[in-house]
Formats: sequence, C-alpha cells, structure tokens
Amino acid sequence: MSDAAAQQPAEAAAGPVQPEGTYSLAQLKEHNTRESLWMLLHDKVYDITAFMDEHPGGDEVLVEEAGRDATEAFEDVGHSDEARAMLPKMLLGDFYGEKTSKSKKSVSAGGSSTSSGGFPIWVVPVALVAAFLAWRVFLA
Ligand code: HEM
Repeated sequence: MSDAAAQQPAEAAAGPVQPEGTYSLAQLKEHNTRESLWMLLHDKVYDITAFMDEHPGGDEVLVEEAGRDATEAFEDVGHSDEARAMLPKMLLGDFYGEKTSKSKKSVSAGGSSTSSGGFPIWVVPVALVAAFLAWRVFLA
C-alpha cells in the first residue's frame, strides 16, 4: 500500500517531459553533417542521410539545410507529389518545443504589411476626412 506512493514519478519536480519519439531543436542541430543529416519539414523530423546521394537536386542543398527547419526551402522549390511521397520512409518523428532560430527570422522579415509607408494606418481615414472637408469648404 505504501509502495504506491513510491512508484509515482517525480514529474512535477522534473518539469515538462519530452514525449518519446519526438525531437527537440537541440537534437536536430546535432545531426547537421553528411554523416548524419536530419531536417525539419512541416513540424516533422526526417533522417535524410541515406537519401543524399539520390536527391535529384544534389547533396549540397541538403547539407545547407541540415539540422534545421528546411520547410521554406523545400516548398520554394515546388517539389512534386512524388518527392513528398518519399518523405514517410525517412520520418523519425514529431518536432518538440520551440523553433527559436526560425521565429527570429520571421520577426525581422515580417511586420511591414500594416504600415507600408512607415506611417500609422489611422492616417488614411483622417486624410480622407480632411480632404472631404477641404472640398466642402473651398469648392462646394
Ligand atoms: C527529404 C527531403 C527532400 C526530398 C524527398 C526531395 C526530393 C526531390 C525530388 C524527387 C526531386 C525531383 C523533382 C521533383 O520530383 O519534385 C527534387 C528536386 C529538387 N530538390 Fe529536393 N527533396 C528534398 C529536400 C530538398 C531541400 C531541403 C532542398 C533545398 C533547397 C531541395 C532542393 C531541390 C532542388 C533545387 C531540386 C531541383 C533539381 C532540378 O530540377 O535540377 N530538396 N527533390
């Protein structure tokens, strides 16, 4: 009876546990060479070491994307359904945790869509109202 308490894992003290069969950014980064080449595509981790010599796009591009999120590079090429059908064979598991290196990139790349000219978006309706009033006062 007292054994039950002893068998409980100390999860609270250890913090969140990485589920089995998932891979973190740190683990992904460890496999960034020709000897062991992993990459992240659409939040899944793939081991493409054996595929390098067969890749129609060559091995150089794969080595460049090794150990990181290659989703953008993969999609930019416009890979065929045939290429996508090869992926399950190389699947290791799901990605776990934060993709910090990717989010840094998207912060610097984005952010220009709401204030395209460098002025706040409310300037547009205010300018329209001012133009209308000017028209009413001086021309009507
Ligand atoms: C495991 C992941 C990948 C698989 C299974 C794969 C598979 C393929 C296949 C089958 C082709 C022939 C064309 C097609 O069917 O679409 C191809 C072409 C190509 N791939 Fe990948 N690819 C992978 C990752 C990448 C990555 C990360 C890049 C990075 C840029 C890349 C760059 C290219 C390029 C540039 C071509 C065009 C080659 C040419 O037409 O001369 N591939 N890939």
